[in-house]
Amino acid sequence: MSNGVVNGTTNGHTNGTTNGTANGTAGPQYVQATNPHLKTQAEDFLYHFGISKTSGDIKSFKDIKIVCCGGSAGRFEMYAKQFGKDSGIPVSKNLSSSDRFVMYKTGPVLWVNHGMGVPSMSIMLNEVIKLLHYAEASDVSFIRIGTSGGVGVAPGTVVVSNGTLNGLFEEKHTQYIRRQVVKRDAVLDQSLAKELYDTGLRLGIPVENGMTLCADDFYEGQMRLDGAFCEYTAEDKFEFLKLLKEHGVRNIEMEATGFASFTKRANVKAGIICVALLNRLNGDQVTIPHDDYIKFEFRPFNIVCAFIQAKIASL
Ligand SMILES: O=P(O)(O)O[C@@H]1C[C@H](O)[C@@H](CO)O1
Ligand SMILES: O=c1cc[nH]c(=O)[nH]1
Repeated sequence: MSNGVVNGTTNGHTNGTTNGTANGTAGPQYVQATNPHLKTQAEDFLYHFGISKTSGDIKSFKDIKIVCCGGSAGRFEMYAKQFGKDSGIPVSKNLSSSDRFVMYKTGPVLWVNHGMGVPSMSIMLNEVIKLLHYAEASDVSFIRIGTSGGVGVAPGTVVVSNGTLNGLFEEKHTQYIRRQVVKRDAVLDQSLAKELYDTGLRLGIPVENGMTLCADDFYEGQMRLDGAFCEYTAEDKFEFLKLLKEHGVRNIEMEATGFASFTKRANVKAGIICVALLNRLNGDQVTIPHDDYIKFEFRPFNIVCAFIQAKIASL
């Protein structure tokens, strides 16, 4: 076994449910968990949600069409309840019995938090993807609704990602597996991005689209000057931000490449929509007043809600 870089597959072989129909037409697109070992396990306990595959109600997730996720548990409880109120759809209780993540169901929409950074989010995605796979959910879209640092965009602007870059400016997600660096494509669904962007325009919410840099941390990985440690100059920082702009990057967060890669492997559409809390060209500290913060964090949510309501109406 070498210690080199390998290109991982984006879609593995299927496990159980297949996509398409016998006569070759598109058919339902099932959520795929392609791990062949899962076939040999009668039971699967989704530890970070406290949900068991063999529990009687796993099939209650079969109708899920949209999974909305983002870092904060409190924000996602608030979003789920607000969506239930606005759409007149009853909100479930918190379906997660672990304190790691929350999960709420409003009809065909699931609201889940994922914590900060790809390692935390990947646990959520692995378990929610398996949940929806076991439930035989089909034609599912995942949308990450979040916050970010803007690159040349004003605070409060919503950025709809049309692509993701890792710290080497590659459209790849990197994992260490078996002492190897495994790189997988980290691309997003362009039609979903366009629908979200158009919805933002229609609602009159400040919205832009562009690439999103996925950093591995909030401070040095995003070239901030205000972390506990810093071994570069202010000039280096601005050089970096300038380079980001040249690559079409409009915002920086900490999940985008992992989100794009895991969702692709699961055969689901993925979109990322994040409000910019600050313009990094003007500083590093997030100091917006609380009222503005609340107003800003509802902007991407309002766009997603309008998008979902249009989808539900057409179901
Ligand atoms: O959950 P959100 O999108 O607000 O998370 C962003 C990216 C990082 O996880 C976190 C850093 O503050 O904000
Ligand atoms: O600057 C920011 C703001 C929110 N989230 C980030 O990752 N970076």
